[in-house]
Amino acid sequence: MKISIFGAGYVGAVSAACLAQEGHHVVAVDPDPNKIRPLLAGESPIIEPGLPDLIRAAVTSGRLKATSDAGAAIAESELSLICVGTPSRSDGSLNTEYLKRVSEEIGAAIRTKNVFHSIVVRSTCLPGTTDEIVVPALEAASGLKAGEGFGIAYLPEFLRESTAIKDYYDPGVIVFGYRDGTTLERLQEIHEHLARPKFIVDIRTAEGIKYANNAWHAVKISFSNEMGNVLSTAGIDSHIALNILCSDDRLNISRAYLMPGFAFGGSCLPKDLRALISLSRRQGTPAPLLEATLSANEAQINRAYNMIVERGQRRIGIVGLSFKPDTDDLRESPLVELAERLYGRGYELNIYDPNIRLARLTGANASFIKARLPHLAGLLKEDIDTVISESDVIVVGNRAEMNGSIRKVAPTTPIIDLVRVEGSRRTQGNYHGICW
Ligand SMILES: NC(=O)C1=CN([C@@H]2O[C@H](COP(=O)(O)OP(=O)(O)OC[C@H]3O[C@@H](n4cnc5c(N)ncnc54)[C@H](O)[C@@H]3O)[C@@H](O)[C@H]2O)C=CC1
Ligand SMILES: O=C(O)[C@H]1O[C@H](OP(=O)(O)OP(=O)(O)OC[C@H]2O[C@@H](n3ccc(=O)[nH]c3=O)[C@H](O)[C@@H]2O)[C@H](O)[C@@H](O)[C@@H]1O
Repeated sequence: MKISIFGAGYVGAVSAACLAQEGHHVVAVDPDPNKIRPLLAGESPIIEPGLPDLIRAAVTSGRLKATSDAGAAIAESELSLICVGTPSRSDGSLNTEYLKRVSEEIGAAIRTKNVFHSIVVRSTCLPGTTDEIVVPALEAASGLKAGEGFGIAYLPEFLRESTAIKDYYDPGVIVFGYRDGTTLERLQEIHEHLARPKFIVDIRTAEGIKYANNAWHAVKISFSNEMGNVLSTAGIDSHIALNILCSDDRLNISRAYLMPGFAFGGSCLPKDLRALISLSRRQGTPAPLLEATLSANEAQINRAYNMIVERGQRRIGIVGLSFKPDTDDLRESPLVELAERLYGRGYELNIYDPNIRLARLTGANASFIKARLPHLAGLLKEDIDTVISESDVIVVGNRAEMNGSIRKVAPTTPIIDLVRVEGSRRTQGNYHGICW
């Protein structure tokens, strides 16, 4: 199939590469030259395991192209996926301006097209957004009617950064939010080979499922962190306790998102919770559990901060800065928040993250750091050994990186472990786990 993908960020770039790998002809569209330039050169615009190889192969085969020209991309495709950002507004509500703009651009481009074009929203958006924002913008710009002159669908994306390619092939569930038969058939064809449960629902339901999914992850994390804090202070290893909880087959719960640790972050869980809370307030359907999930998350950052401050030492080494290992995504990283608080209080920081090394950063991320975190840029070290040797306390936020290096930390240097590193000296006096 000929597919255009609007938005070549974390979701768009992965979808583009995987669809091209599957044999589809894909064109990625993005106004940001930091996304298009690497794609044109056969390189990945983001750090994501396995993605560089897929993109190189797809571009070399001629099945993946990139452009900032929406009209040209629509002309050479029959189905478009919308993968633009849907960030929070300052009041926590959903910002749909990118969705509206891209819908206007696609609408203008399909106006003169003779072939039935399908438009599929993948961006996370609140129930009703496709009907109330996307469809009216497409109809106004195209002069066509949804379901008759063009196709429309909502296809929630469930990938997790750092395992995005694996998740593309094993998404847990596949949900088609459907309105017209042609678009549904096209989506079924694209997903035919994926052996996961497939559900056909209306668009509004599909939009809602995505929020339920992310809210569930967040609730599980805040629950397990809170249990961890309470149990560990009572002298209990909370990982052992929660592992046994998960072994109770009458409860039938998975261990995913249930091991106590640090706060959740990233570009989705916090902003999707905020959007859901803003919907609940607007509708007059209170959601105190969701609100508490966010406060509990904030409390976990406070807990880490207080543990560091109570040490009394001033040179703090932080291992890990992105919101989870194996990604360069710094959006809403709780480690960034922690580092900023310490920096604001005059602590001397040394930070290492294998994916956030200024010398190797891609254009998009270098710009993000310069624009949003210029004060942290100068604190980033190129190797972990410098952080270990130049700090009085080590704060571990990235398990993968610390696993190999934990033994290099002098036995007298305190370790504040936010993620429970394997092989750590949990029994030693200088080791402080956040909640186990
Ligand atoms: N990052 C993730 O792991 C996941 C994200 N999502 C959702 O997918 C959506 C996209 O997320 P990300 O990929 O993380 O965002 P992102 O910020 O990495 O990428 C969005 C891209 O859209 C581009 N864009 C903006 N306006 C455009 C236009 N008019 N035409 C073409 N491109 C345009 C931007 O330049 C940017 O490169 C969001 O709604 C998010 O909630 C869903 C599942 C997973
Ligand atoms: O809508 C989205 O954008 C995506 O949001 C999350 O994916 P992502 O944010 O990429 O990564 P996760 O692995 O879910 O991690 C989110 C946060 O939870 C934390 N986490 C994750 C897992 C866990 O067991 N414990 C835990 O604290 C991570 O450290 C991170 O801060 C969801 O897991 C995806 O299903 C969803 O598609």
